Amino acid sequence: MLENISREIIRFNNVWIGYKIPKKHGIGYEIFIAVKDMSFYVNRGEVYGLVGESGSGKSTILKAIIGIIKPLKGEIIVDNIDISKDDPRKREVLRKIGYVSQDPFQAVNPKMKVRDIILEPLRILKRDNTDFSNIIETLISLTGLPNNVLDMYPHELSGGMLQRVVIARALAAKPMIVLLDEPTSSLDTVTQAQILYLLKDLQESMNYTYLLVSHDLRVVSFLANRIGIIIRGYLVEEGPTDEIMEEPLHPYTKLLIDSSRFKEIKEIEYSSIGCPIHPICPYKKDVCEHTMPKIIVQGSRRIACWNYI
Ligand SMILES: Nc1ncnc2c1ncn2[C@@H]1O[C@H](COP(=O)(O)OP(=O)(O)OP(=O)(O)O)[C@@H](O)[C@H]1O
Repeated sequence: MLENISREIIRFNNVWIGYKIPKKHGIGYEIFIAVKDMSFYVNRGEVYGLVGESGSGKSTILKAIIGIIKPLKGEIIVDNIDISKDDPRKREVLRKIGYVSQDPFQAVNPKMKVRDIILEPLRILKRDNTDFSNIIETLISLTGLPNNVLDMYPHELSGGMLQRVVIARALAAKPMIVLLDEPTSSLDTVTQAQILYLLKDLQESMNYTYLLVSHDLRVVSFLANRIGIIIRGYLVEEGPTDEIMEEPLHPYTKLLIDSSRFKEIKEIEYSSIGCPIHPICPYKKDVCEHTMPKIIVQGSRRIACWNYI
């Protein structure tokens, strides 16, 4: 247990996250649950990937980690602090998180030069005007950009170049973890591959910890050593990437793998496939009245019974 505490950078324990939305017909609000009973952890030095279709709750999970949304229930432990609670140490912890979002043009101030964009987190961290020139030049060369980019504005760069700048900024404050929110989805295929290799090289050479979310299983399986699959806010399968890719257990994971390989896709007919965890799963299709999936642990794999779907 003690070993887990020191190795883990992030842990979600049965987290529920909801949004207040206006009622469809009538006055008042209701809560739309976007993330349901979510549990996972990210160890130091690993890449954990969450895959799910649009609207499955991936960005909501990241927003909760950086403290934009508070969960309704559950614990979000970041660097041993429960950031879902009011804790004076929370701000310090959140400063140690790097963030790379989907669209680099939305992520930066268009009026700032690249040098100042990368400088921003360093200034906040150190709270003084130390000369950071060397650090900035090292970061820019790490991300494979020439030095003259530092004096340019975002509109003078391509999407791929600007995403490299955003990555440099995310790494500037020596983060304990970098959150990658669909980091390549706004880029063309060639640039996408270049950025993925850059992220992989940086992770392997500097031992960075990433939490990556994407709808694209190919992107996640390329970078992550462990994968979690989400459907409508539920984590339905989790395990080491190679095991999941070789032997997916949940039908939705099979569907994702087939579609990523451009195989013919057939709608999942859950009632016609026997749940492999039936022998130990109490929620059998015909008799199940539960709305929550039963999670079964099999070695390093976790899989949800799909009778609830
Ligand atoms: N501010 C909000 N208010 C109400 N509902 C929201 C809000 N933000 C997200 N949602 C809803 O929560 C669910 C999860 O959204 P989220 O953005 O986390 O999904 P996602 O998996 O990141 O999707 P995408 O890949 O399209 O970004 C969706 O149904 C979405 O409509």
